[in-house]
Amino acid sequence: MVRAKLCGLGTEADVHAAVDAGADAVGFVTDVDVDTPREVAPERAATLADAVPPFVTTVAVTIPDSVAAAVEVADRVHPDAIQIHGEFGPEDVRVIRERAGVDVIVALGADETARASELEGVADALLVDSLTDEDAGGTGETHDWERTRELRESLSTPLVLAGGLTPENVREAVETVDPFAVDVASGVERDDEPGRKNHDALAAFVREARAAVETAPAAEGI
Ligand SMILES: O=C(O)c1ccccc1NCC(=O)[C@H](O)[C@H](O)COP(=O)(O)O
Repeated sequence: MVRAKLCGLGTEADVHAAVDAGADAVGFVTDVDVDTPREVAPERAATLADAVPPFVTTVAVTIPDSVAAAVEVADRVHPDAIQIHGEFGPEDVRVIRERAGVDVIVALGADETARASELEGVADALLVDSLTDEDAGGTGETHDWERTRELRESLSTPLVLAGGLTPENVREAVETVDPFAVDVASGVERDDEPGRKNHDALAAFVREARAAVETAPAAEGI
């Protein structure tokens, strides 16, 4: 069953709606040096994350300018996992994971297949996204899902598919890529208030993702 991360939450109401929609993970964008309607201060992210019930993974999403900055975000937000954007290598990820004591998800551009291989077995998950030149997400742009499926087939590290997903296209995306999880931010937002989530769209996204016909054979023996 594909998992769903609902990202860029900024209010208690949106957090509750994401949990009610069945999110497996919720993301809080914080300490990013780009213009986005989804950013919240680390302390706000910590308050929102603290409101999330058990069995829903909290993710601090950030563009740190150093390993130390990544660890600091984790120390301030207290998430279950941190999602880092930027040019971090395997040793950086190891150090962040050890010092922060949280899972580390590395965001990669859809064309960064070499980096994916380097991070194989080091990152806890690889989030393959349509990123900007500043390594930012939230673009609302899709990428070549066939290529990402090929990447997923080459990896044992869980692959999270992101970039331009919506309730309307997520089923096709899951059936094409067969990712460990899908992730969405702008594709489930209100038209009249960027950054605020459309609660019906949150529920539809999770429902459509889970309705996808799974292509991978069920794990044997468990
Ligand atoms: O969402 C943002 O505005 C953002 C800004 C800077 C760094 C990361 C950001 N989002 C990261 C995410 O995990 C998004 O959910 C992902 O990029 C997908 O976004 P979208 O294409 O809008 O669904």
